[in-house]
Amino acid sequence: MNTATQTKKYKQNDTGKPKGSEPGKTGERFVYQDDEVIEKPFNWAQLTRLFSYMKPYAKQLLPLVILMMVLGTVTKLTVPYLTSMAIDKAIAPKDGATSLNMLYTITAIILVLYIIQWLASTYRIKFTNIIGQRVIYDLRSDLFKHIQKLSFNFFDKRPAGSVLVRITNDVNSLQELFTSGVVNLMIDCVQLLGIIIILLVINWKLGLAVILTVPVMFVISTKLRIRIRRAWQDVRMKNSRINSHLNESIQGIRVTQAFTQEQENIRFFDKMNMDSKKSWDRASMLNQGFGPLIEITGGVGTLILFWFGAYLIQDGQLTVGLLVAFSSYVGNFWEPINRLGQMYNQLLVAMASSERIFEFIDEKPNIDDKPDAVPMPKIQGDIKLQDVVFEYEKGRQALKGINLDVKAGQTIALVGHTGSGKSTIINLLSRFYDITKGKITIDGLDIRDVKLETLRSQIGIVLQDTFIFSGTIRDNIRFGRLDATDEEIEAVAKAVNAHEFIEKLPGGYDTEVEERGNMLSMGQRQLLSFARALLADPRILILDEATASIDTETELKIQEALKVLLKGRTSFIVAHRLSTIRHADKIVVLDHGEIKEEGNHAELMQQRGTYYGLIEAQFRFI
Ligand SMILES: Nc1ncnc2c1ncn2[C@@H]1O[C@H](COP(=O)(O)OP(=O)(O)OP(=O)(O)O)[C@@H](O)[C@H]1O
Repeated sequence: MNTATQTKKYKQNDTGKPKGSEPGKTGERFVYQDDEVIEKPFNWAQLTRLFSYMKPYAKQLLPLVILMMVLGTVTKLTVPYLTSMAIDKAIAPKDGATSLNMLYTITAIILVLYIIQWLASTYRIKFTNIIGQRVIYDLRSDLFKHIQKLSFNFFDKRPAGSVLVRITNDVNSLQELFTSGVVNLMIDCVQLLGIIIILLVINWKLGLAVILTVPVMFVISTKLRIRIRRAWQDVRMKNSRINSHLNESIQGIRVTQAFTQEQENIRFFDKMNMDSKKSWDRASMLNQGFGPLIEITGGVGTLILFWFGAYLIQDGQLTVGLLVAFSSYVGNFWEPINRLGQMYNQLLVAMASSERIFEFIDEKPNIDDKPDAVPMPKIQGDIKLQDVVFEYEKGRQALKGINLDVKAGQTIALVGHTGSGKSTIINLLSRFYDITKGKITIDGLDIRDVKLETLRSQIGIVLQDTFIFSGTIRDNIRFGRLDATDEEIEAVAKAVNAHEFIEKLPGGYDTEVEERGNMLSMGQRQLLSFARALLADPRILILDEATASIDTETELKIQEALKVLLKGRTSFIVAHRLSTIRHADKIVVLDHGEIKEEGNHAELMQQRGTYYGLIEAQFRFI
């Protein structure tokens, strides 16, 4: 139905066709472009919005995190200074008299400080994890709740995979930022500031010499890291492409084997696999080459320290103990600088992910309640379509002025060639789309003036592609009405002739059906969906009848089930089976979005028009 809009989003080659659309060139088929953007420039407004998710937890937990962070940093930065005291005052004092007592005391203090540091860090990690996990939970659930409400036309424009990626990959990629990134950023800033002050206080000349190398180190380390990280991201992207292809291949394995396309599939997979291997090789080469280089850049700072430090000791401006402390501080110096570089990268990635997440969250369902919408009273079932025009895309009318008058309790069969507008009418009745022009009323009320939920909850839909969820047979029927009792479930199953086959299943009603009900036949799936619809007991029933050819016995069962299902409610059936059409109160023949003929079976047969032709064709086919 919507391939036209979808392909636009796929990668285009020079000819303007989606890549891989030419025979033999399947290299890059099905690449949904917007998910490839890995990082985005900094955007404060977006970052603020992202961090607003921390707000509910910040009040209770953030002060604790900050306390632990300050405690950890202060203890960490005190240790080198105590070490210098141990060297200069206890081990090798100027007067030459070693003081073991002092050494023991300092060692004991250092030990206590280490314990405090360990405790502070353990609790800090614990608290930040709690914040991070809650934020991710909220974000994921906000996104899911919102997506549930979005209208059909939103899903028309996007492949399901792309929606999936946002809820899984994009949210996950923010996880690290919230669990460790933000707090590490604060720790690193505090630590850096502390070290700079200490270095300048101990010896400002040496301090300045070391600090001056910082910007150089920062730039080198950040740039190199960006290249390495991008290479790894490329690996991840290629792998996720493999995953989505695998998903598609496994789901489509029956079609693949039926069309003997296994070799083509293997060839396509091989190419993806090779791509992934190559990008892994490249990333690991960069890692090996640049990793040590980053270490070396840190070493340069240490060299300056010892070279200049030794000179200052000779000159009497520095003690050995202070040089040792200095070197320890400098060691602690590179660590946060390196991490800040990483953090910056992480933020750019978070920008891209959060932009995609917010794009979804900001998407307004274009079918929504009017501010003054009223609840739909219990539906009697009189339905009127008045000059209904509808366009999925501007300028392309799928329905061109439909007028239809349906009385409560009638069964209306919609027939017509493929693409004539049958499903479109069905979609409009439940307000999955809003009409472009005209009016649809139920019991005299315009469906745009009533609360959507109160409308849809009274309309039952059985789609052609009967969707069976993973779970038990019972769960699947219960989907029609969640508070139904087991007895009610059995009763509806019996009413639609499904009870018999369910009983024969290994676990009866508790049999687990695999995803999408693969273990059930088409007819069984349809009976199950009838039971589900009957349980919901809707006032209006919409049925997109399956075209699958089924054996006469099942056909008979389905017909009997239909009689039960249709009784006492207004029903619309996109009909394919002759038996269903024959019993309908009104048959509406559609042609290119217009009503061509209208009447019951006998009337239309007499007219000898399109309907007559369709029936004749079916008989000829049989
Ligand atoms: N989501 C969509 N976006 C854009 N155009 C659509 C969409 N769904 C249907 N159309 C177009 O609207 C027209 C009517 O389609 P509709 O699905 O109502 O036909 P149908 O009679 O139900 O066909 P079928 O018997 O094959 O299911 C077609 O031209 C189709 O291409």
